[in-house]
Amino acid sequence: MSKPILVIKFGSSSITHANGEVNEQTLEKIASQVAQLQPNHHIVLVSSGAVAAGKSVIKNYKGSLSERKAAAAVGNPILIAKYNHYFQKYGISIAQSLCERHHFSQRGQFLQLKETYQELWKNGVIPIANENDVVSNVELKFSDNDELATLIATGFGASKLLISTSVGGLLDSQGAIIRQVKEINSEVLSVVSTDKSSVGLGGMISKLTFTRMATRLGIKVVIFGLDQGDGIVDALNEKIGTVFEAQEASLNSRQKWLATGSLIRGKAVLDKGAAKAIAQRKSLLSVGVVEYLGDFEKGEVIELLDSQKVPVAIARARCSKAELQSSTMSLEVAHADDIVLW
Ligand SMILES: Nc1ncnc2c1ncn2[C@@H]1O[C@H](COP(=O)(O)OP(=O)(O)O)[C@@H](O)[C@H]1O
Ligand SMILES: N[C@@H](CCC(=O)OP(=O)(O)O)C(=O)O
Repeated sequence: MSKPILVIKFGSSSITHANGEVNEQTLEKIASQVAQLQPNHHIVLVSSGAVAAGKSVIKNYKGSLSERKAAAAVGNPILIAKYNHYFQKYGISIAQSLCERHHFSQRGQFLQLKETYQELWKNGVIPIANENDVVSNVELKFSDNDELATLIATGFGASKLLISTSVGGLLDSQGAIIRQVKEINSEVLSVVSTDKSSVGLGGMISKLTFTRMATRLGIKVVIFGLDQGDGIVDALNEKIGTVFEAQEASLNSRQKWLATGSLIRGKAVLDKGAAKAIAQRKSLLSVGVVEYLGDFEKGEVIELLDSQKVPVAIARARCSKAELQSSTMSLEVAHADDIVLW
């Protein structure tokens, strides 16, 4: 039987010091714990930290997009060399995998990535993924590596996604770690503020956004602190951090790809009747659309918003925005099979 797939994400604030230097003690800990888990798992590490590791070389660094891209180009080899150093101690080779959005939005490209990882695992090598910041512009960027880790975990059908945080887990209003979350609802979201660490991009809001996506697609997620107990090993055994239970997912792999890997081009705001219809698994007709936002062509992926502009689904458009707006008849905006509800 093939081994379960485990995706583990490390944020910048978890693996670098405040001045951006890589925290070598943490990397040593990661290598020793991952080495314990490797015999029984196919592991993918998703590591941030390239920008933090390279920014001291960029003069008067202020964090603009071009400075971040340059810092990442400098920091990537520094970071990966450190990982290599610590994993070599355990006789494990690591590989670098720099990802861009189209590697996920184009299914053919994703299948290439999958084949490469499978070859690496066959050879006992652990892939370390990061966003390819060097060429990522604003439109194409992942929102952060929490998203990249989620796309990898769902695309590979991981048994668990572990996300490290500098604060040990999801904290309640008293600052205590919430040990278990059955469903990420508004009550859970209400304990999260927009605070984030000085080097991280996403903070806890982003972690919860993508944790919600992963759990809805059937993957259990643990948000944990590397400095607690045996960090990764304890998180896998659900002894530390916050455990987010997986929901029952009945999506096929194409629908999962629609829900996660696609590049959203435009949006459609629905009236109440249309929102109800798609909730009952019916196709979406243009008569129920109040407004289109952004531009999209036939076959592209759009987000469906309810009348309060809250995202309720993702869908593949049957017609372009231009066709939909110019037609005097009600057209099918998206077929029921191409709509994935949130
Ligand atoms: N309820 C909450 N529980 C935990 N962290 C929270 C909460 N609300 C806001 N935060 C903030 O989210 C951040 C956690 O993300 P962190 O691990 O630092 O980021 P990254 O992985 O992006 O480097 C912290 O700065 C923390 O203060
Ligand atoms: N790709 C960037 C990090 C982006 C990011 O998601 O950061 P974080 O919020 O710390 O996980 C880097 O390597 O610096």
